[in-house]
Amino acid sequence: MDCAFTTTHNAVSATAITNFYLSKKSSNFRFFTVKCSNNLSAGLVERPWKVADARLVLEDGSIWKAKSFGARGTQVGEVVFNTSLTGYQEILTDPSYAGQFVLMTNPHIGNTGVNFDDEESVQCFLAGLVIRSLSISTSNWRCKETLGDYLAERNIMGIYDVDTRAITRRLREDGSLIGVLSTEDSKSDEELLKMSRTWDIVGVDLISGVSCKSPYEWVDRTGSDWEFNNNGRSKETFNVVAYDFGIKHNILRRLASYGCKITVVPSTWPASETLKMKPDGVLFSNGPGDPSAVPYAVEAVKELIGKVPVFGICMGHQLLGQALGGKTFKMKFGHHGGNHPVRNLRKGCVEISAQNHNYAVDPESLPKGVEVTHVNLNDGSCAGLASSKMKLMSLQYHPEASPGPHDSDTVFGEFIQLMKQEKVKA
Ligand SMILES: NC(=O)CC[C@H](N)C(=O)O
Repeated sequence: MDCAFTTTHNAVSATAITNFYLSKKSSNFRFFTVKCSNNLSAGLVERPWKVADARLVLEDGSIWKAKSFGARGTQVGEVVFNTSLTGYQEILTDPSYAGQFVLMTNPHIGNTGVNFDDEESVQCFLAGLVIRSLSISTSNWRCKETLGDYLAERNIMGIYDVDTRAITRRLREDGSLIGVLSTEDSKSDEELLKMSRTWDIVGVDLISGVSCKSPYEWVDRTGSDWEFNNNGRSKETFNVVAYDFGIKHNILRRLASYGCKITVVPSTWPASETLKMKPDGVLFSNGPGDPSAVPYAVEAVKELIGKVPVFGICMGHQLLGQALGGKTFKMKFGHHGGNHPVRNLRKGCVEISAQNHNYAVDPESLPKGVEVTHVNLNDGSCAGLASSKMKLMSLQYHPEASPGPHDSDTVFGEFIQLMKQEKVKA
């Protein structure tokens, strides 16, 4: 079995490897693999840390040399770090990452390749991917393609061999930073730095670039392996209108599995049209960017509150907060990952959750009668809202997971129950 040095430190002694490198300085020697039999026979494959061919220039003036994979060119975006251990493909296809570079803190990425089943939308909307180590082989029975080929086909830039831990520490200390990723030697560092300092993500409507253009029906359900609880299920069918602010497919799949008949509508769909469709409930989806940049969406939410049961997820939760008269604010570096502890204040339990957001609702700004139902235990920020009088509920995080833990799946059952109560009253 051939093993790459990066993943088989234990196969040969570190000293032997170091000595081996010190003795090999010839220019045509580019990489080496070792036979696990302790025999240091060298193959001629690419050295993972060979000369950098990409730069990530951050707005704080730091320059990070790296190796390029996927698409080439120059791209600007906001750098955020994601602490998920698995699920890079679902992260790449989460439309909420539009305008952002996702830096994975898990150092080894690409080892399961990509497949046709794990897509969360029809496109990759993110600005690019930043990783420590790109797996040199893929090993998964569902794998159809390598991560590098997948990104190149979708024109998404990626870099590896960059110190993701150092960048993450910087982001935690200084907050999210704008960066420019470039493989173009013709562009000077100063040019890239200027680009990063003149671009902004705050106040930009990113939803209009990711939402569907016309309504469509959704029928797909999740597979049987998702059927681990029946909490809140009902034999009835509920008609749900889902606002697509950049909706993740697993929200739709989970709603369908819970018995919803779903019509997905564009972000600009008028509330009056939604009411004409006589839905049992309305879902406001996740979506990219600044909730204050989409007043048209806040207006639609405002017009629907109180008239029909509503459920907001992530961006949908933030828009609900604003529609109620509350304020949203930009967090220092946000929450991105599959390991965020949340206290469910109603049940008194802790749920480990999947999160992806840079903005949050200020609970102090909300009117009386709106209950904070969930709190993020890492920083005490508001993670969920409800008002039975106004028939609304929302979560700042991702109960549909994909990727992430399934602890909060039962919230879909709570939405079913909210719709059911209204049906009984009618
Ligand atoms: N996942 C989302 O819906 C993200 C919400 C919003 N764009 C934020 O960054 O806070």
